[in-house]
Amino acid sequence: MAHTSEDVSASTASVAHADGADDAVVVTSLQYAYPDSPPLISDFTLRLPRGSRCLLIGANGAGKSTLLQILGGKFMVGQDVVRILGRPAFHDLLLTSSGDLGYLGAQWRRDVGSIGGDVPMQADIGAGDMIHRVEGVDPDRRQRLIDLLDIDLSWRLNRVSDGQRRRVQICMGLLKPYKVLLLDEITVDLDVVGRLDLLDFFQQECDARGACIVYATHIFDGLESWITHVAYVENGKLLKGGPVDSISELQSRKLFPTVEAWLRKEKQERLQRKQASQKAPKPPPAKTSAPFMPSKHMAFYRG
Ligand SMILES: Nc1ncnc2c1ncn2[C@@H]1O[C@H](COP(=O)(O)OP(=O)(O)OP(=O)(O)O)[C@@H](O)[C@H]1O
Repeated sequence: MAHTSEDVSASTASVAHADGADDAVVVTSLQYAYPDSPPLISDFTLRLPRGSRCLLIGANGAGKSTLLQILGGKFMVGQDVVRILGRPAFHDLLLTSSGDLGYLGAQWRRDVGSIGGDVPMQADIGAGDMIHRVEGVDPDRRQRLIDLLDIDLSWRLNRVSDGQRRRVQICMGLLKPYKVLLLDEITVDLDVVGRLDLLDFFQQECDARGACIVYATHIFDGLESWITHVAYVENGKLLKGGPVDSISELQSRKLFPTVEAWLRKEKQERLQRKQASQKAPKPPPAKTSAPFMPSKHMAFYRG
């Protein structure tokens, strides 16, 4: 069973912060459907304190990317439904423009350096030019990221490997210090050392600055001791959620076999449902289809 927001907050003591929000992420009874599509996310409640690192787990199509985009303020939901640092994710434009809320995800991967303006990531431009064009960056932080990601500033972005290009893109996405960071499978192209060093960097950011990270990934290497919270989503529902030490299966078994068991059970049940529905007699075709009615949580996309 999913923890309620009360369960989770009771087990994670938070300290008061200057901006008045004790929690980094609070989602309350979120419902969501894409236009012209059936409901995807239903009754989703989750609370993440400052300093937490939450692994967002789920099978393909479970709704992880959608959730991250909602948390990132890209889809319109009610003002009280998704609060980031105590502010409404979609309605408070300052959250993202100030850099307090960062999102490195699918949209970001396809397009451009998110902070670097309108330069395509495959243009004939130097990595150094790209990274240095971002204004208002602490030079020590910039150098630390360049070293951490092992970036050669003379790389031309149209002549590097996918992993090298991704390093430059990640560097640009992290130049400004965020308070909440949403990561959607951004480390797939990185080699083992690059990925582990980046995880270390994130951990330091959470421990030192109280940053909160929500990370959706199918790659679990190095995550066992990295995560503080888990959110396991099946078909848009939170099946298990909260601090790692509140998830009973994770006390007796390691992360990977636990998640494998969850997903295998889910797949088995999905197959059984499919077989049962194939055997069931088909209902007569409907005479008319219901008109499309937008709900109050329906999507309005901010790219
Ligand atoms: N723009 C869209 N319009 C309608 N349906 C969508 C849209 N984007 C995603 N979906 C549907 O929403 C469901 C959840 O997709 P989502 O990308 O959030 O899943 P995911 O858990 O991130 O999957 P994966 O692990 O494969 O990345 C899928 O069934 C998908 O087809």
